[in-house]
Amino acid sequence: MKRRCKKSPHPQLIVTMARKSLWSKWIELDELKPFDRWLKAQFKHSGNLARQDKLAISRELFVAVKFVQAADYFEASFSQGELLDPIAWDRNWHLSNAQYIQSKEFWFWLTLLQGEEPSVTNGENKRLQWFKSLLGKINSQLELLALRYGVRPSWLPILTQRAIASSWSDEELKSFIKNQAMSLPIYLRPLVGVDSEQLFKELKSQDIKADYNHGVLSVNGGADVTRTSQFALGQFEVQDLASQQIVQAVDVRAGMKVWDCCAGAGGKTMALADHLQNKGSVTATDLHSYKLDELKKRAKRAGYFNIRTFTWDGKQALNLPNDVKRQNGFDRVLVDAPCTSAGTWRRNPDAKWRFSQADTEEQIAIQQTILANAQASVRKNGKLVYATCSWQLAENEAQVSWFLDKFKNFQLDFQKTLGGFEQESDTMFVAVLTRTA
Ligand SMILES: C[S@@+](CC[C@H](N)C(=O)[O-])C[C@H]1O[C@@H](n2cnc3c(N)ncnc32)[C@H](O)[C@@H]1O
Repeated sequence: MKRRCKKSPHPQLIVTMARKSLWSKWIELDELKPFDRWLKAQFKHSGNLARQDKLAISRELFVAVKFVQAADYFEASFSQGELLDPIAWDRNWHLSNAQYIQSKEFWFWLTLLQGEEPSVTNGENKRLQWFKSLLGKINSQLELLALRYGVRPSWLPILTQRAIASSWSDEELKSFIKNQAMSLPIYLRPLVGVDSEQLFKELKSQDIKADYNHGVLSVNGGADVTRTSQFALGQFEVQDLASQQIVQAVDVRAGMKVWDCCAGAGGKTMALADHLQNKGSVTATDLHSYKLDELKKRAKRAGYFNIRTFTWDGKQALNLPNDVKRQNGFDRVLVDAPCTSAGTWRRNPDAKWRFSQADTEEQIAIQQTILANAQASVRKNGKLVYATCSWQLAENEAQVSWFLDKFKNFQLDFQKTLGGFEQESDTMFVAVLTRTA
């Protein structure tokens, strides 16, 4: 009698099954959670997956998050034999609709939409040829182009506002839209005194795909730079380029007293402290004490002993520390405001499916409250720096106009968006205002 042995599934099958099951679970969630954190929590319970498998799954799932609406749209249009009206279709679309698309077709569209030529069976070949025949139309119609690159057509009016305010041409707006589907490099911020070029060479010698261009150090290809000895030695921090540029706009010098009033876990606080070189001080506040706890750990590790932290909810002026009171306020106040984070969709594509008009309005109100209460702590001739990681006019230039109208003792030095279509980074905004009286 033949003995039947029970075979365990092929490792690739385990990965495919895990990917499918995670994807179904995510799109069926009642309330969308930040995808990276959610995925990390899910992986904790999947003991049979190796680290490499988890990396491969998360890469594929991030592509799915980016292009889910486009895949759903093109499959629906293909099934009906014509491109559906993108505006009308988008109006009725919800992320959970994507659970009804057949898995095989879904992953076919994802391969195609991320710019790769899928190997095709007969049925898929029809889809491929149909899609190719429409490329000209997709590239020339803004609504279709937006959908194809993971930007909802309903956001085009606010994107057009941005394009007008920043004097982008039609081609530049298209380029911004296309970029939304592209991954970004990881940027490194070498600490003051570290030779960036030397650091670059050392990273390169470890087979890390590092790049050094006009003094900017970046890494591609998914290497975990926080595992290098250079990171352990405190030679650099990981920080997006636009964030680094915001810190430069704060223009701190050794000896200044600086308030980072929405400090979070301290990305910018650490950079500000680095510029101060332990001369002067940074007061770092945030609504959430757990974020400040992380900041304290980072400050200790980096050896900055001139950072003090406490919670502040933005609802009243700050009770100034005595040394700051003696000089009638801070030299610099950075309001790195809570916002819709629209400018970070390239790194966190799931955030776009949570984006809403109601959220924008809520953030605008919070930003105004924080600005109104933070301005009181700027000393005469000191600077208030307002920053967001959003490209929306309503959260940026419109807020600056509102502020200047209300607080006549401030003048605008400059305001600009960072990133956009011109730079491979998140898109952020910064405005620098001087207190004149
Ligand atoms: C854009 S994030 C700050 C990021 C941080 N500066 C960095 O560079 O890593 C905005 C921060 O504002 C905080 N926040 C939200 N509402 C607030 C409020 N009403 N008062 C003060 N902080 C608030 C959030 O907890 C969040 O950490």
